[in-house]
Amino acid sequence: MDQNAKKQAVGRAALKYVEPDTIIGVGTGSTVNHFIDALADIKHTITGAVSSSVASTERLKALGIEVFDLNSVNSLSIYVDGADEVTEHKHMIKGGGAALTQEKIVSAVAKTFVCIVDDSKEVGVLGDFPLPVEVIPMARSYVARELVKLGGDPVYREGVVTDNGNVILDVHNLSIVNPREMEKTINNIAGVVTNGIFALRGADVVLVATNEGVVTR
Ligand SMILES: O=C[C@H](O)[C@H](O)[C@H](O)COP(=O)(O)O
Repeated sequence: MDQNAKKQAVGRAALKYVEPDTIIGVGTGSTVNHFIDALADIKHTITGAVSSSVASTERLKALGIEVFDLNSVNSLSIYVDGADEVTEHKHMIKGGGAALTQEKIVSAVAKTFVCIVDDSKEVGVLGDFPLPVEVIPMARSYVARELVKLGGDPVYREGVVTDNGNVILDVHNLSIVNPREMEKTINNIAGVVTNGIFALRGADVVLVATNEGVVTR
């Protein structure tokens, strides 16, 4: 099975976590796009969605799914999103598509985080995928110097402006042996909006598409 077919399979598999008459949180990326497309089949059973990006909002609306402002919603039953890396502890690196901050906010509101990936995303230790860090533009050089002190090699993602008007530094060669501590340490640097480690609030369920079908971790 090729990677796109795996993404499609795992996107559809997440439908079983969607409860009727609820508002669901929706992430961003190529895997979630398959979930959104599958969601269209059951759109009349849900109240609507809260989205984590302009791109996902547009896709949801195009399929006739109502998109709510997070400030008008008290709780979300589930949040469904992909990841760039995920461990057996359900810790993740996210933000390859620059949507990490809104993803972290929307997922924080949800009772259950359902992570959907193909098996290429499973890793023993986080960090082979360069860690995305969203930064206030004026702080870019300062934050980069601080990230070097942590042992990383930050690279400015040229030409990318996030949905929040900020920039992204992708941190290579970072040894993330303790994801929860690293998540806190990087978030404490002045000028960092958030970083792409999702460990303080990891996933609750990880669905992985393999050649043998979708398995639940
Ligand atoms: O900012 C983007 C998100 O964190 C995505 O969920 C992540 O990059 C995975 O995307 P994809 O499903 O396209 O591999």
